[in-house]
Amino acid sequence: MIGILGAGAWGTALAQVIAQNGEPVLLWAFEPEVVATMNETRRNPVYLPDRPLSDAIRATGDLAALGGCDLVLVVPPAQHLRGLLAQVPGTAPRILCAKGIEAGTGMLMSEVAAEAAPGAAVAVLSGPTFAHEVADGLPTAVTLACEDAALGGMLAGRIARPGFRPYLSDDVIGAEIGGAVKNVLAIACGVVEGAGLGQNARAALIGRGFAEMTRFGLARGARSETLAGLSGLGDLVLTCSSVSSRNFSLGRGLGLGQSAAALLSDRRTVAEGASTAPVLEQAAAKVCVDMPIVSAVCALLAGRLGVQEVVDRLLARPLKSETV
Ligand SMILES: NC(=O)c1ccc[n+]([C@@H]2O[C@H](COP(=O)([O-])OP(=O)(O)OC[C@H]3O[C@@H](n4cnc5c(N)ncnc54)[C@H](O)[C@@H]3O)[C@@H](O)[C@H]2O)c1
Ligand SMILES: O=P(O)(O)OC[C@H](O)CO
Repeated sequence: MIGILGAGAWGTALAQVIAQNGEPVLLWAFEPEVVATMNETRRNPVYLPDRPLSDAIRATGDLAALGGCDLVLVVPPAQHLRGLLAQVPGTAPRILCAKGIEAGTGMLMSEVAAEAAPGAAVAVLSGPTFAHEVADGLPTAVTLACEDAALGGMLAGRIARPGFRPYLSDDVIGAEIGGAVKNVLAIACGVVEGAGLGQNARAALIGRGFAEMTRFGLARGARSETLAGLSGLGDLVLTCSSVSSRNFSLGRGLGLGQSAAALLSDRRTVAEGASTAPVLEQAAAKVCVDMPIVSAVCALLAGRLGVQEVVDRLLARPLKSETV
């Protein structure tokens, strides 16, 4: 049986994909009412509304029950991953699906997992994946990164479905950095949209944002082809182009002049870029990598600068070579 830790939009959509062929799925939810509603109504109205769930999915509020699964997909918000993972017994492989960097430690999710679940092999699943589209069975391709190629191949076979296609990689760090950094850049693209700065500006942000992602990724040991693949550029393009992205929507609100505090206070869903941005800025400084767009997002989120000031500062930077 496959276990899924986290019944937000993404965990629920993954449960739905995996259960397609009748494979039993045990889906852990944080909120007792979500567990009860999913088991009673076969729906998750809080996080993935309007979609009937497969009968092969059973919800639980008992983290220890995931210890009986031979594979666990780990899909909580990044800041909760350490505490939750530490409560899952056993050493079955874990596929990490959260996209972010841990605040306080600056660790990537695989580094957190190594501490929280020692002895369990890990893989990372990342890529352009709006949960509602995956739940609807629309064609989707992802990166599945695992240092052990044989294990990666076995895991890909367990989760692949006709409309859900994992591509294998052994670059775990590269897959994680793409997914974490694109969330911050999506906030920046949302600001461009909200402030009405135009399509040229958004394309420029995607291009220069990708340069930042590449600089940081290479400094941390990622491979450039991973960053240019599904989990990096692919996800960056998706998330920077649509209000379906929570990060893009957050940025759009900032661009419209709303405060980060107000935008973040009344939401149940997670916009990972907001917590990743400051820790990413620190991590970049540590490896002497310049990430001006990430810093601009940090200044906006913290309320240190307004949108016009941020734009003026970015445009006033010295002219330089385009090469990374
Ligand atoms: N939604 C997507 O399309 C999508 C796609 C790919 C990756 N992801 C990633 O998956 C991860 C989970 O995102 P999501 O979209 O499924 O979440 P979501 O925004 O739909 O739901 C919020 C989640 O946070 C959980 N939560 C809230 N407070 C908590 C607490 N105190 N302790 C533990 N859990 C708590 C809720 O139970 C719920 O599972 C994120 O890292 C996200 O970047 C999301
Ligand atoms: O809604 P977002 O911004 O968290 O993006 C969701 C996924 O990460 C897109 O791949």
